[in-house]
Amino acid sequence: MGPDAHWTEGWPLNTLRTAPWSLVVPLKPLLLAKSRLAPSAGDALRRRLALAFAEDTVAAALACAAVRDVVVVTDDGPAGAALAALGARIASDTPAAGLNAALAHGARTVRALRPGAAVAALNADLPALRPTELRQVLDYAAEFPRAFLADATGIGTTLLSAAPGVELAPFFGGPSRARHSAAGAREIPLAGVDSVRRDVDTGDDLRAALTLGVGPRTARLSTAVTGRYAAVMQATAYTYDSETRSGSVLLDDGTPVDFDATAFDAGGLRLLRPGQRVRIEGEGEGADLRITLVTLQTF
Ligand SMILES: Nc1nc2c(ncn2[C@@H]2O[C@H](COP(=O)(O)OP(=O)(O)OP(=O)(O)O)[C@@H](O)[C@H]2O)c(=O)[nH]1
Ligand SMILES: C=C(OP(=O)(O)O)C(=O)O
Repeated sequence: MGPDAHWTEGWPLNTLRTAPWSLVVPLKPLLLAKSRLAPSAGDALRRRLALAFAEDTVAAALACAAVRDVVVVTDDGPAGAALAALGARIASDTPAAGLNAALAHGARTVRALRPGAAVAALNADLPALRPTELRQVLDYAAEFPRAFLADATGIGTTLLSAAPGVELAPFFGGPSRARHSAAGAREIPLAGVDSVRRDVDTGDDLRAALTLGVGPRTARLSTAVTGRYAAVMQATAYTYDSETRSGSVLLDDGTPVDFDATAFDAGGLRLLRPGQRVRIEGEGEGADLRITLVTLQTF
């Protein structure tokens, strides 16, 4: 049993009130959150996943020995209540001016109570977050006035820190790794902190997070998710009508299955030629299989 032994039951709360870091976690209203997950998860599951990610992120953060408290900046009432129940403080998104304004407001909220706090912004979409890896990142960050950790794609940022007395000055959104670097924050070069880098925006990101191992709330929902993904399979394009953007594929057992324009558009292709190998995603099994996505098979 290692330090992460409580994985499946949920993390034990860190009760060390002398820990140095206060974290600020921003969360959009669930109605809007994680929009890039909608094509692969569907709308209802997308919202539940957005909350589960935030809960697993906040629970892991609160279990980290370097973290004293977590402030979640959100205007979502039910999400705020669920995260408060885990031990987070909730601040409303009073600036209502986007992610960076929300983070700056969260940092001010922390320092209104504890002026000498070291503050770090942490995305709410890190369902694989492990307290021990977060601690490594924060310990490294503690050596610099401002520091940041690039996300798994190397384009964005999952954590930005500011030492006591230093403004957070967040530039999240899009290519924020380059922006944080240009703004003078020190990039944290640590290897072995994949769980802190693994933000989940798309279905592929979710699969990558499931491979790392997610927290219990995301894991519970992943039955539904893996149920959806269980129908990921290979097939061969059989017919395609460019007028209607619909057609059919042959499964590898020779069964023909139709797909509609929504499934074709979900795969992002412009054209499909009979005989091409494709990857399909669907719901249901056997005669009930409904294809939700068709794309080219790439290895
Ligand atoms: N409080 C607050 N949080 C925000 C706001 N915009 C984004 N966030 C949060 O900031 C983090 C990164 O946000 P985005 O990648 O822009 O949005 P997302 O909901 O994760 O995903 P998409 O809808 O697919 O862009 C997530 O934790 C969001 O919930 C905002 O205006 N206010
Ligand atoms: C907001 C950011 O994250 P995402 O990849 O979720 O857009 C970011 O990386 O700055």
